[in-house]
Amino acid sequence: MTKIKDYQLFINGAWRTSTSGETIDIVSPSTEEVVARIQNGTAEEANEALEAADKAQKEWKKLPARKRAELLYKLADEIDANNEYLATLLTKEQGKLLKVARFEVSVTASFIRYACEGARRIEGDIIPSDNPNEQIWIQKVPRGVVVAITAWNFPLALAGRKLGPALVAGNTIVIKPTSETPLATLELGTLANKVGIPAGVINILTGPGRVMGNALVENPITKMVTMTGSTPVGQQIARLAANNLTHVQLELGGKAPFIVFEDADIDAAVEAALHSRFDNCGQVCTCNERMYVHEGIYDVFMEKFIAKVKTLKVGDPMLEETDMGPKVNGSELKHMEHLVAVSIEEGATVATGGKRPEGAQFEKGFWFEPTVLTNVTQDMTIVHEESFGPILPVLKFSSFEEVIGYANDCEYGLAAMVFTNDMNTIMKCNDELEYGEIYVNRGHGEQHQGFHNGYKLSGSGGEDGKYGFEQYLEKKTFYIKHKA
Ligand SMILES: NC(=O)C1=CN([C@@H]2O[C@H](COP(=O)(O)OP(=O)(O)OC[C@H]3O[C@@H](n4cnc5c(N)ncnc54)[C@H](OP(=O)(O)O)[C@@H]3O)[C@@H](O)[C@H]2O)C=CC1
Ligand SMILES: O=C(O)[C@@H](O)[C@@H]1OC[C@H](O)[C@H]1O
Repeated sequence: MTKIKDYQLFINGAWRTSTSGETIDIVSPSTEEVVARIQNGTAEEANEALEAADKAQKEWKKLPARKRAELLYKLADEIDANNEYLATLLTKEQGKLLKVARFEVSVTASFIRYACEGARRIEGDIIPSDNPNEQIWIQKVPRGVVVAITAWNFPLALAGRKLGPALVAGNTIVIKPTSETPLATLELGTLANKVGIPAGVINILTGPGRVMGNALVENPITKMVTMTGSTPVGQQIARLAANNLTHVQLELGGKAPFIVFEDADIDAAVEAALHSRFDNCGQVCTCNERMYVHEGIYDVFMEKFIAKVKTLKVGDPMLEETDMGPKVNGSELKHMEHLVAVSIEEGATVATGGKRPEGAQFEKGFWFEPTVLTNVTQDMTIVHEESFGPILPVLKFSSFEEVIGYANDCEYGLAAMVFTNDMNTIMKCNDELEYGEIYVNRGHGEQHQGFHNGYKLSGSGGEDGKYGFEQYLEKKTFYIKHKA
């Protein structure tokens, strides 16, 4: 029996237990065994961390951005040096394939390095005034203390995606990871101390979002909240942050359409559709949540696609040969079962999957088969409600106008995927799809230099790239009049 590690709160460069005296068990999605315990932090500890971050930020912002970046490059190097350890922890706590966890760890370091590259590009403006002997300077300055609240699907990458730009810009940060998968994120505290990031610049607190998260969001010390998670929680955060008019950046839910036009490269579309739905057990915000296939190629496409889905090997995420691990927890598994039941009631057919896999190795853990639903109509629940799991409803379409109408008939607007070789169709999709991120002739997967931006209920503000970096800066306008 492996020893269960007790994690603590990371405040002002030191580890400590919570005054609540309570802990939260972290359970393996593969075995349902307790793999670690975290502190159930209190609102008072939220305030303590914010005060430490506020104090540290006064000195941190005085460092040249290049010096801040030098420390963060070292942090990125330490993350890479600990890839196997951190990846194994991610697999233990989230159930993602070890090979995907290794990718997540390297992406975390890469997010931070990308932010460091911006250290010498924090540029302002000098503008001539209408008044004689006067200049106008618009400077980019750090906001102060940033609160980062992260989701459970790529917890370490989401933390790196936020702490990188926040700190390079001269802010300090308090990270509140999800209570589902906080372990790899907590390890950042140890690495931060190791590379000499000053105490208070990075703080990591654990505890239920409705207590710890609320306390961090509503505190006037907090000058920005960057949150990745569900739309309802994002809306709650925005409402609470409004009390102090705190700047909020939200990356929320999605229901990405995957559209296969009649002239598409079918084999390429099949491969992309498979990975864009089932990678990470369908737990990616830009996943192929609903697929529209032109009626002219539907039979050929679906024969190839279903055959591929049936080859997916569900099992132990630590094993190289596994294609899909478990859902992250029991309530997510119940949500999968519920969505399939509702879909069947509404008239859909289960073409493959639809239930927990059979076999002794699946008796414990939150397992669900890769599932494809056919005979689906646009009005069905599964076409509108995010599954965030391995369930793919497939619909036929006959015209461009019809499928664009279906795709935009959605309260979300994060990502969309389109397969066609016709430039006219591509340009019309670009014009008419109401999504912040459109992938053409490839599956999902953002790049740091892009802009991960959700329309409608998928978010507000956007992150990544130069526009995401800008979110972590405030502007200060300076009018300077001098003697003639
Ligand atoms: N757009 C994007 O880039 C991404 C979007 N997502 C979305 O995230 C969702 C799945 O992630 P999940 O973690 O379940 O999302 P949740 O919204 O349930 O939780 C996200 C974070 O918010 C915290 N939280 C919960 N309630 C509050 C509150 N009242 N105040 C402050 N913080 C709070 C949670 O803490 P705790 O866990 O302790 O409750 C967690 O850290 C899906 O909808 C998915 O689409 C996921 C990844 C990326
Ligand atoms: O958050 C998500 O689901 C995606 O943005 C995911 O997170 C980090 C990876 O780089 C993205 O694929």
